Amino acid sequence: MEAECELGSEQAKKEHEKLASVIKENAEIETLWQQHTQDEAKLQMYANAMYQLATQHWSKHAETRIDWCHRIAVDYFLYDGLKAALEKDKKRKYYMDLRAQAKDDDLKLCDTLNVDKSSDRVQSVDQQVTNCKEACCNVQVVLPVVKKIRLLDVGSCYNPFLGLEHFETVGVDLVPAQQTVLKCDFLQLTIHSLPPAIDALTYDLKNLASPVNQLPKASFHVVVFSLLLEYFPSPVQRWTCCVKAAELLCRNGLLLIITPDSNSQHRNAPMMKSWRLALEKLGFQRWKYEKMEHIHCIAFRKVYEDPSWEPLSDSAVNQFAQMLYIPQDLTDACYDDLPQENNIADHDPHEFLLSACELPFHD
Ligand SMILES: C[S@@+](CC[C@H](N)C(=O)[O-])C[C@H]1O[C@@H](n2cnc3c(N)ncnc32)[C@H](O)[C@@H]1O
Repeated sequence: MEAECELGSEQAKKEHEKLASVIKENAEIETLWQQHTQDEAKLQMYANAMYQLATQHWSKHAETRIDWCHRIAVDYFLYDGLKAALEKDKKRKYYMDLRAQAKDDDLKLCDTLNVDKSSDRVQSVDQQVTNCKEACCNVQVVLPVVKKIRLLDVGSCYNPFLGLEHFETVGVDLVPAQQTVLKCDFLQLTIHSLPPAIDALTYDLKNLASPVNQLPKASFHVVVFSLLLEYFPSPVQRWTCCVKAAELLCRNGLLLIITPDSNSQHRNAPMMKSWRLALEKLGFQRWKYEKMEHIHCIAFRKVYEDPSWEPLSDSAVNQFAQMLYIPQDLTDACYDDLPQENNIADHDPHEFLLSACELPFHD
């Protein structure tokens, strides 16, 4: 099994090297991605290597990324998490209403004193009030009582959430490593609205079959991106995934993101902050964050009903998408450029695929 794993890792590494060198020659990422997704044999090899690593190596941790997602979703939906979040929203709204009231009084005072209302101070209070009112506009909403937490695992590979207590899961992947995972290119997925009479959260997921090309809006409580976003060579692809997650989640639903990082917590803090700001643009609020060994685990709450509340221009999309950067976007280093001691692939497939899954198109 170990040898099979190392062989898979070795093949994956060669493929990444090849792609990295083409990227160095300025090839179009979109074209490369298309070629990549059409190479079934290579993808199947990758899926199998991932499956072996995830089940043989990564499962040795006391709490795995899958356990973390399970714990967070159960705490949030079945214990006090969501209630606490809503109460916090309510307090914030109360506070902001007080501020708004104070601001009205301020303006009245400005009128009396004949102060210029366009002054920076007045404008900044105004802006803050608007921002916070927007953030709090959905505080009254509570999820309908559910029997099971409906979870969509994107880039599922081997359906690790299947059979976990309290969940009704759908695992989708470009190339499933297990039969229970449905084939789906999430980037191409269409999201449709159901007739108003049908509740998306009771829509029958059991009828789904491969390939999954469309799913109803607001039909999941949880969407999981575990080691998925860094698979994509372009930040726009990462942004597209997050937009789709926002559409698929019901209000107050959770987007759980696991992203690899073998550095200490603070080293990539600016990147994590940048991701948080990008997701806020899509109507998410960060709910939980934990740095575990080799990974960041982040839970975002969907606080807006509809992410399309403010249509964005292409240039704005591009600008926000850049906020979902990964370290490999910022470097043009290739395997050959790395110091020998950094080339850990030969020694530890666990370490290697942690970097390999970050780097399908980079160094
Ligand atoms: C690094 S693996 C992570 C597997 C699993 N989620 C885990 O945590 O072990 C990334 C997975 O994302 C899948 N993937 C990549 N692009 C995808 C897409 N556009 N749609 C669906 N799955 C995709 C890959 O096939 C691969 O199985």
